[in-house]
Amino acid sequence: MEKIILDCDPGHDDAIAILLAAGNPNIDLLGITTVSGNHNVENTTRNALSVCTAYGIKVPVAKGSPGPLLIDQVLAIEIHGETGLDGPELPPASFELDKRHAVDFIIDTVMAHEPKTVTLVPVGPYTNIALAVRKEPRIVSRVKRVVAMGGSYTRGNITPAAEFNIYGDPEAADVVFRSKWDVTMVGLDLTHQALATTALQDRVRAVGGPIAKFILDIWEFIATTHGGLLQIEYPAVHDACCVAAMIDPTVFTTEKADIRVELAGRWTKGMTVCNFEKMGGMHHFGGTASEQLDFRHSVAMKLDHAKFCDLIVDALERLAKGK
Ligand SMILES: Nc1ccc([C@@H]2N[C@H](CO)[C@@H](O)[C@H]2O)cc1
Ligand SMILES: [Ca+2]
Repeated sequence: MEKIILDCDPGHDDAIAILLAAGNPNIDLLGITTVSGNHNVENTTRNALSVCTAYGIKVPVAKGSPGPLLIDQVLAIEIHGETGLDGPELPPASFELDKRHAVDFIIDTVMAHEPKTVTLVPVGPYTNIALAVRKEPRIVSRVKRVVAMGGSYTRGNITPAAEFNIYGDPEAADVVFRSKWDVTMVGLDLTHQALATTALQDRVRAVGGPIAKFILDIWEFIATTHGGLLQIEYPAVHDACCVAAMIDPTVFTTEKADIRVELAGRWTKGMTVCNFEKMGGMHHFGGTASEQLDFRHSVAMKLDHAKFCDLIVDALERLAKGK
């Protein structure tokens, strides 16, 4: 069993990450923490409770930061709609929020478990994670690892250089990547391979029932609004890739890299600058000598799409049966 805390901003693809985390028996979902990103934290928190209710699950949900550490808030309402999860019918919450702030929930949970047993899975801007590190630095050595949706080693999706989760709080991302824990960066280069193809949607439809309809309504909304905006053929199921890797580490390949977040570039702020250990001749920045390069982090590269789809259908089948 992999113990995880899912920090998210539901968000259409965040809802599929929750499906995988709740539906797969190899995942022990210790809790869901929410952050602003796809929408404000009121909406992402309400959406997290609605998604859990729609799936028939009850896990601790703790509300987090209403905005980034430093910059003005950036939301993705044009993508996710006025509720932050337009499309599916959102049931009223069937349970109350955890009383703690997300940051305290993360710290308490990590410190209450044996060292190196809890993995943090941030799939929205990393504000809560950065605040938790600053409030309780001991979590950096105690956490097993961080598997984070964000960044890219090629191009962005909110600016040509920056991916949304990083761009939404670059300073928080800088804290996360500079902390001395092991981060697996699951960026757009990987998640744009994780497409909800017609074949996958047909398999979901074949399962039937209200949860399958919830998922199909999610993809229908994204395909109709998103397609026009991003010219991608099918909805990209970004966040679930992180949970999939916790279930089956072979679901994607990785390469070691030194990862730095651009904070000062006029055109590149929020870019994740990836310096791959194996890519020859890249072991320095800007012509100067190497500056304490640290290849501790991993970058997700190639997705096994068939395995990814099987995990989604399996989780749906289990939740559809009431697990
Ligand atoms: N265009 C766009 C698509 C997805 C997202 C959200 N941010 C990440 C992808 O950039 C995912 O976590 C997803 O929830 C933001 C903007
Ligand atoms: Ca997200």
